[in-house]
Amino acid sequence: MTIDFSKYQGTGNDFVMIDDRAGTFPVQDQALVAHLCHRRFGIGADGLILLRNDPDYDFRMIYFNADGAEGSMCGNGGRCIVRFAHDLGVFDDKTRFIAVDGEHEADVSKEVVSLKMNEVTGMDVHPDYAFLNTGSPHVVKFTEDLETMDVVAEGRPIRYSEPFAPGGTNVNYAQVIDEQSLFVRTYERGVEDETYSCGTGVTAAALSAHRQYGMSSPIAIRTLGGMLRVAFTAQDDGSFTDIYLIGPAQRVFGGQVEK
Ligand SMILES: N[C@@H](CCC[C@H](N)C(=O)O)C(=O)O
Repeated sequence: MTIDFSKYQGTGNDFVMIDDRAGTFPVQDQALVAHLCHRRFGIGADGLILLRNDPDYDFRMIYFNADGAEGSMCGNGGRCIVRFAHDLGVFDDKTRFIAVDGEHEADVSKEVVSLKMNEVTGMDVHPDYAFLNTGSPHVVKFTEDLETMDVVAEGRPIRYSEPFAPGGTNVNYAQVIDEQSLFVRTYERGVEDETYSCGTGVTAAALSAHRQYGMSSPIAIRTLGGMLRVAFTAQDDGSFTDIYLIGPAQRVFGGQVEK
C-alpha cells in the first residue's frame, strides 16, 4: 500500500500531512505513525495530521505526536492543516474546522495563517512556574539567558514530574525581550525533545506573560524556527478569550511512501 503525503512546517514545527477524506488511514497503527515521523527511517516530522471530512465543518483535524499516539491540540499543526486545506481547495480565505479540543476558525492571508484558539479559563500560578491548558497542557517558566539553556535537560524531568502525572506536560521557557515581545523555547511531550516552535506553548507563554508581567496583546514571540504573534482579550474574571495564534505555515514537499 502506498501513502500520499505532504510535508508542512510552521515556524519549524513540522508535520506529515495526509489527505484522508476517504477515511482509509489506519489510525490505530501507532507504529506506522511513529515510523512515518522518524527522522532516519521515515519522512521525518514532529507529528502527523490527518485531514478528514466532517458533516458540520470544512474538515476535521486528527493529530498524532511523533511517538505515534493521538495528541491533544497542536497550534502550529492547526495552522499547517489550514494551509493544507487551502492548498487542496477546501476553502477560499476563511475556514471553520473541528479538532480534538473543539471548533476552530482560521483565515489565510498570503503566507500567514491566523488560527483562533479555544478560550483559556484557568491558570495555576506558582512561585516559579505557571501551568495552563491552551488545548494542550503547558508549564511556563520565565528565565534569563534562554539562548544558552539546555532545554531538554531542564524540561524533561518536569515533563514527567509528579504534579503533572499521569498525562505529563509540555515545558516552555520564556524570556522577556521587551514590553511587547518574548523569546520562547519548548520541550514537547510526545516528541520528547525540544522542537523549533510550539503553537500552544507560545500561546501559554503569552497569556502567562500578561498575567505575570502585565504584557498586553498582541505579543510577538521569537522561536527557534521564526516569529509568531499571539493576540488575546483578558477578561476581568481571569479568563482569556479571542485568542489568535498568527504566523507563517508552508508546504515543504510531497511524495509517496510504502507502508
Ligand atoms: N507542537 C504543538 C503541540 C502539540 C501537543 C503536544 N506535543 C502534546 O501532545 O502535548 C503545537 O504547536 O501546539
